[in-house]
Amino acid sequence: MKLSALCAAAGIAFEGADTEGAGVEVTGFAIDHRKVAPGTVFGAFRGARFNGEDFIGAALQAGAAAVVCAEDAAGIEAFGDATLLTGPEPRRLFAQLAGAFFQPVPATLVAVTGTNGKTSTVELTRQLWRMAGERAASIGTLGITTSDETVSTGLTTPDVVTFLANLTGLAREGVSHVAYEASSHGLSQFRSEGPRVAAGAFTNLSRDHLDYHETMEAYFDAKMRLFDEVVVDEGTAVVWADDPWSDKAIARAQARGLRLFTVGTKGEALRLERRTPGTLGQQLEVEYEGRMHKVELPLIGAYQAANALVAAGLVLATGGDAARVFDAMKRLVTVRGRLERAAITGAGAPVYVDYAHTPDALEAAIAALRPHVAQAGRLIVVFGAGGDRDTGKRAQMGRVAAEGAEVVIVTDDNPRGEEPGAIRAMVLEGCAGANAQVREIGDRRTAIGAALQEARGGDIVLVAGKGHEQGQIIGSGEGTVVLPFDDVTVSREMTGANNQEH
Ligand SMILES: CC(=O)N[C@H]1[C@@H](OP(=O)(O)OP(=O)(O)OC[C@H]2O[C@@H](n3ccc(=O)[nH]c3=O)[C@H](O)[C@@H]2O)O[C@H](CO)[C@@H](O)[C@@H]1O[C@H](C)C(=O)N[C@@H](C)C(=O)N[C@H](CCC(=O)O)C(=O)O
Ligand SMILES: Nc1ncnc2c1ncn2[C@@H]1O[C@H](COP(=O)(O)OP(=O)(O)OP(=O)(O)O)[C@@H](O)[C@H]1O
Ligand SMILES: N[C@H](CCC[C@H](N)C(=O)O)C(=O)O
Ligand SMILES: [Mg+2]
Repeated sequence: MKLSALCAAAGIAFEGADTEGAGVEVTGFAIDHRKVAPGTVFGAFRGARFNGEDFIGAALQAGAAAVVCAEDAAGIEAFGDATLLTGPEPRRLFAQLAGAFFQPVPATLVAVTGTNGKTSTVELTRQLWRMAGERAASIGTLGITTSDETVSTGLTTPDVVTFLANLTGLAREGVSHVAYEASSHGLSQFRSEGPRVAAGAFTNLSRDHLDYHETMEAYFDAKMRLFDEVVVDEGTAVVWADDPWSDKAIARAQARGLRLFTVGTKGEALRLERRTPGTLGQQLEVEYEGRMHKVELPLIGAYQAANALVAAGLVLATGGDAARVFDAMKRLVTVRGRLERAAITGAGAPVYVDYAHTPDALEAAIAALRPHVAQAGRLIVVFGAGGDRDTGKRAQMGRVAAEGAEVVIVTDDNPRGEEPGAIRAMVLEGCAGANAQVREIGDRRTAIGAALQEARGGDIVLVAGKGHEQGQIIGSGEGTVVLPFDDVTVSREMTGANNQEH
């Protein structure tokens, strides 16, 4: 496609319509100059570690057809002959242009934002669509998931080129429905702009990523770009109504004029009237369009009910049939690493692996398991906190665990560039003063082994923080190593080891 035609398709005014640049055939898009080939449109952005503008010269030398950058990009005068597309928000401009290039895309696209529950909700949405006979995929922390496979991208919301290229790939394979995770980083960096997003969902907001956003208000604002700008004009905002931030999210959706679809005990579109926990699942009674529906959800915990209902909301809001959706909820399967039952110890205690890595998530995971602990039993929690991430959440996680569990073992998560002992000390500070028995065991495998050894019949072990992750990240920059590590596998191995010792 010619550059001028691409600009026209994206609705971008192109000033050099009669110049040589207009006739150039665009072959691809890149945000990393090392991926530029002849005909590529290069996006030069100011980032956290580099200024992409420093690579404009190299990109042009490699044959870039055009460069998208800020009006005052470093050294811009020197590139007078090149085709430069500038604007106040170059990342948005780039996404619009790339959105016109990467075609076709799946017809129905929905996005989920919120501190916790994005991965679960997009995956449950994919499952509901699939059970309704649609070709569906989800994109998020777990990677790109279709009925056949999951391919990892390394980020929750992939970079804009990876995102759009994959959407086109999925559409070519026949996928018509996609649910993706819109992380706050992704939203603030315009990583998923371009295609039409029919509906957006907000799950909840609580402390995380303050290293990047600094204040809760800025963090919320980053998430609300989903309702302010990403969802199409006539689109729907699905909002979990029971969170302290829900009313603010509702107000944002209303200010934009989106159709509102609220879900939860305070929800008006899909109202949760009653939730009855069972041994391996729970029964939900929900009201939708004036009718009551009984749903046997085969997942435990209030938080999983919330995510499943938001997923149902997204499917209903994009034309799903209500009877089919409520029936399909019976057959939802556990999302990898989210309250996943990994093993049962020799003494009969179940071991759950969960991706809780924020105070709110840890509280939700503990609350989910509490009804399943025997009366005289104990909840044993093994967890740590990631390095090079929000430090303020660590003590809060410690407090939540020590207040909610009987035994707490503080261990390492992904230490990254930090000294692991210092991270554990910050978590342990939060544990002080509570009644729980608290121990510190740095090595994660040893810590899991100790928890399994400790557990008696009637107890439950929760291994939190890493969920589906397949490695432990140690070090930073060039010196980073990722040691193979999977909480589920290690729990199984240590169960076997402990059984042999008995
Ligand atoms: C803080 C952050 O979000 N960083 C991401 C972001 O980097 P950035 O825009 O700041 O880029 P930068 O590295 O400073 O470089 C600036 C620009 O120069 C370009 N460049 C750079 C070097 C070079 O030689 N040539 C070149 O062209 C880069 O491609 C980039 O466009 O864009 C990069 C390219 O897509 C990402 O790899 C990088 O993710 C880093 C590795 C990361 O760890 N991100 C995490 C925090 C993240 O995004 N997490 C969220 C949230 C997870 C959650 O919900 O909990 C996620 O969506 O995964
Ligand atoms: N609706 C919810 N309310 C509170 N906590 C939740 C909720 N959903 C999930 N959690 C907790 O958060 C953890 C992560 O869930 P999930 O992966 O679905 O969230 P996420 O938003 O995708 O996280 P990330 O930001 O890492 O991508 C779960 O393992 C659980 O402990
Ligand atoms: N997407 C989240 C994942 C955190 C998972 C936890 N295991 C950690 O390493 O902190 C982040 O990058 O903050
Ligand atoms: Mg996620």
